[in-house]
Amino acid sequence: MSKPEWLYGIHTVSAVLKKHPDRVLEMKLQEGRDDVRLEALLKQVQRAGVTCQRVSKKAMDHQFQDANHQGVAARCRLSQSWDEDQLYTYLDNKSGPVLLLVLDSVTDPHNLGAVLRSADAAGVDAVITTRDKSAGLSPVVRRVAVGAAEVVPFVQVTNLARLLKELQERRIWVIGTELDETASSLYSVDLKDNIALVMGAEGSGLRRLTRENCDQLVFIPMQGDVQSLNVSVAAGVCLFEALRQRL
Ligand SMILES: C[S@@+](CC[C@H](N)C(=O)[O-])C[C@H]1O[C@@H](n2cnc3c(N)ncnc32)[C@H](O)[C@@H]1O
Repeated sequence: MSKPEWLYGIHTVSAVLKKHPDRVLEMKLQEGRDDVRLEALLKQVQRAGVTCQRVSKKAMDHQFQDANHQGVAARCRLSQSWDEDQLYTYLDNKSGPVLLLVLDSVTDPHNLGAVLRSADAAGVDAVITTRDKSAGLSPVVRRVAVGAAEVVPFVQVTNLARLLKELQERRIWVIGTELDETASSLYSVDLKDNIALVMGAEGSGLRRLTRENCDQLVFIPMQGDVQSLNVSVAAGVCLFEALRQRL
């Protein structure tokens, strides 16, 4: 666990309280705010037994300058990324179909934050990326992810090709996403069983070795003139198609 830091905003604080109340050390709630979401949060705080201080708007604004704190802040031990072994332990103990999202060298923190947010919403088991030449869990990523970075397991691996092989040995079907002639339409593929969806980098897409280690390639049918979707948008489309099939 890292040094505790203040997180703020209703969704962010609520997500941590719900999934990891043990990580929340103390809270601040703005007094006099008539907001049903804050009342619901207060109940969560009380259930979790976390010390909560009521403070003025002025004090909140002073402490969390320039931040849209929405009247709530929590001092938390932040999540840390997992290594390969932690992922394999998780997978070996997981019952039910696995849904993994693999990012092949996605570097933009806004994209990673948006991907984590969608991944949480779609019930992804873990988001996996490369340790080098990829965005990690920075303050920008945590802010854009509005709490999802604290609750979705984030795995950093040294060798993505080896990771994909390990997933295949665990009977996880590895699906690369790419606009390629050999790819199948996303909407014609069965996404209900154990799968890992692999997304490429913003500029260059999937690396050759990553592509070669995929069991299958899929594309998202598009109309119009642009060549491709933003990677976080493409990840959202693929994840929610998987979720649709699983519901
Ligand atoms: C901005 S795109 C990369 C474009 C890059 N020029 C290429 O050749 O792939 C980033 C990633 O989003 C995903 N993506 C974007 N549009 C897609 C589509 N229509 N079908 C499948 N994947 C797509 C792919 O994983 C791609 O690698």
